[in-house]
Amino acid sequence: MIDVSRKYIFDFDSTLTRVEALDILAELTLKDNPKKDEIIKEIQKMTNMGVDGEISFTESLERRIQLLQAHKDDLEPLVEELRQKISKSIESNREFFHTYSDDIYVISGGFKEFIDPIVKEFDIPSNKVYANTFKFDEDGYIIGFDEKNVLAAHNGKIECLKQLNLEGEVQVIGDGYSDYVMREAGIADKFFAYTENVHREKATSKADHIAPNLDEFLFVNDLPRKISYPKNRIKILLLENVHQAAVDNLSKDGFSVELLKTSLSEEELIERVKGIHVLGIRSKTQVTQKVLDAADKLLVVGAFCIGTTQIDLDACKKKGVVVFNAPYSNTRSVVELAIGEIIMLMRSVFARSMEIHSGQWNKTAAHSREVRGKKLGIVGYGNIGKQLSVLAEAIGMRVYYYDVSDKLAMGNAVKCNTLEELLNVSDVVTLHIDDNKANYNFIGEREIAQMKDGAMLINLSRGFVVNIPALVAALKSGKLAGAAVDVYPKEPGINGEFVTELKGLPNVILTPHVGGSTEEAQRDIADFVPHKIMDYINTGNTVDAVNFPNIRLPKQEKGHRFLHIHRNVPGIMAKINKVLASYEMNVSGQYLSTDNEVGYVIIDLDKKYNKEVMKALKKIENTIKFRVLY
Ligand SMILES: NC(=O)c1ccc[n+]([C@@H]2O[C@H](COP(=O)([O-])OP(=O)(O)OC[C@H]3O[C@@H](n4cnc5c(N)ncnc54)[C@H](O)[C@@H]3O)[C@@H](O)[C@H]2O)c1
Ligand SMILES: O=C(O)CC[C@@H](O)C(=O)O
Repeated sequence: MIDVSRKYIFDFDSTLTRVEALDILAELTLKDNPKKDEIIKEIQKMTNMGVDGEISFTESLERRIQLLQAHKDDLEPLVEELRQKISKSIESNREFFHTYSDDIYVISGGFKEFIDPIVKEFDIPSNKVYANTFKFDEDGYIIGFDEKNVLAAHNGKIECLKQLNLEGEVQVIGDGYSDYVMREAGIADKFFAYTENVHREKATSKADHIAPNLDEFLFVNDLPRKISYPKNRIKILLLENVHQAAVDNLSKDGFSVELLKTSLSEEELIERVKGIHVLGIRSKTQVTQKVLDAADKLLVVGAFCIGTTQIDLDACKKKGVVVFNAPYSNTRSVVELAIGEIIMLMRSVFARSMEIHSGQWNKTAAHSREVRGKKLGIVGYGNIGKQLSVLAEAIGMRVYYYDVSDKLAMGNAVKCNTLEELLNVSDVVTLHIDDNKANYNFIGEREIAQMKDGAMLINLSRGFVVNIPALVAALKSGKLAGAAVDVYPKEPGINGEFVTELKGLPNVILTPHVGGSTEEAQRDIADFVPHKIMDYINTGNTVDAVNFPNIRLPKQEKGHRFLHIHRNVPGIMAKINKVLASYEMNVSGQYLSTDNEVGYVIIDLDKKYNKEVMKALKKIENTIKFRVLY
């Protein structure tokens, strides 16, 4: 906590509020004016030029007031609007304003008529608000401002602060160059460029510190705050060109996000993962033990896909790193591709297309069959398998399925008790088993021999599931009449060179692992995974985590939350509770979830706590990670 006497000078427009009040006033007064948009643009231009010091502030004010055509009666609705537009992190840290009200001042080029009623609610009385005042005519129209007020003059904030003659360290928090000038003039000790609502290069380039929100300002000053660690300090690295919406979702919540188009090799990732709190990947990036060893800050890995075998889930768990994926977002996309490929293979469409591309008109019905009435064998009757089953029946196919787990048949699908039974009967076999390593070479020479002569094989699951030389041999010998392959034992990075023995074979459709690559799926994943990540970071919830005990709890509005991840050894909860008791903690809720290896406990407290307790909790033997949320 601070031991120096400090005074905090806040700007109003675009700092305490998300907006410029005069812009909002213009929206109100000009709502029926046909030239409204034009005039508002002009007002905004004047505001920016004044804030950035490109024209004198007095001139900017004069021009805006002329354009506004406002009346006294417009001020009440304006205040009402501004109440709804308090900056997010200012709103959530009201406590700071109440506690430090003696040390807080507002110095603004705006107007007391609308600033006073807003900041009063933050315990800043009118006598601590230094701002301009309007001049009205007899009919109540705003015709100007008090020119004698120092704040109406260019760089008036300097003079205003000088006259205040404050003692102690003076810190200025504002979005504009007109706030910085107090620091430049040497009467403020620090200038925090406040960028929660607007980023002004002229201010940020001069700032002692950039504060993307009030949490950051409070953190840097070690002042009490709503969240213990500002979100802008949480670094997120997204790889493999995940959808831009993921970046937008996470940035909007205040995190610092970087997006790379490609995957990274193990060595590259080891370098880049240092200091990263959240890593987002797709199927290509390998999150290995070595990567995790280098990940000094990692809290979460988000797989922006279904598969998670590219991640060492166990090592993540041991390190207290929670992994989320998107188990359903691309299901439909894979199913639609499978349906398309079944039809294309049965009709030899690719062969006909290749011929005509090379100028050959081969109008033939040979090797071209309808799918209606044909038998489709679905191996792996999970999310994809089941949905495919429904769609395939809808186009008249007879569906057979095989799964290692007992699965309920959809529609009229027929369950096979063995893989062999399914292979024996199917005209088309399509693989949708999961990506566990036990499925390595699941379909090889023996299984292909069990398939009908002239059958087709589709693999949209994982590359290692099919033995490629065996498939190539079967296609060359005519045992199989066609195949569609989307996944390969070894896949290159984006635009990387790729060679496969399947290349050039007739009636073979090859695609570069795009089963789940549709705009719809990627957009959906970009919502699903970030929301899981944000939920974990913001509240501690682990629902749907792939490798972690699940807890779902609502956010506590008043109180504090501790998260403790530990090895699940006997007696550890007793130790945690002993520490809590020894610090006389007021525990309002405690929720524990465990699996064989780790325990995850969320502790809610409804009173202030002694910060020493955090050190004591971290020190408990077998603690993996400890975090305070708020
Ligand atoms: N090509 C792509 O772009 C793409 C897109 C999405 C998913 N996938 C892959 O598709 C596969 C299926 O996805 P899902 O969402 O349906 O998964 P899922 O977990 O819902 O279903 C997989 C099913 O396979 C069964 N299974 C596992 N091993 C088996 C075996 N040896 N024999 C029989 N059944 C077995 C499981 O019991 C489960 O029911 C996964 O491997 C996934 O990675 C690929
Ligand atoms: O889009 C990807 O990178 C992977 C798609 C798919 O294999 C998955 O696991 O969801």
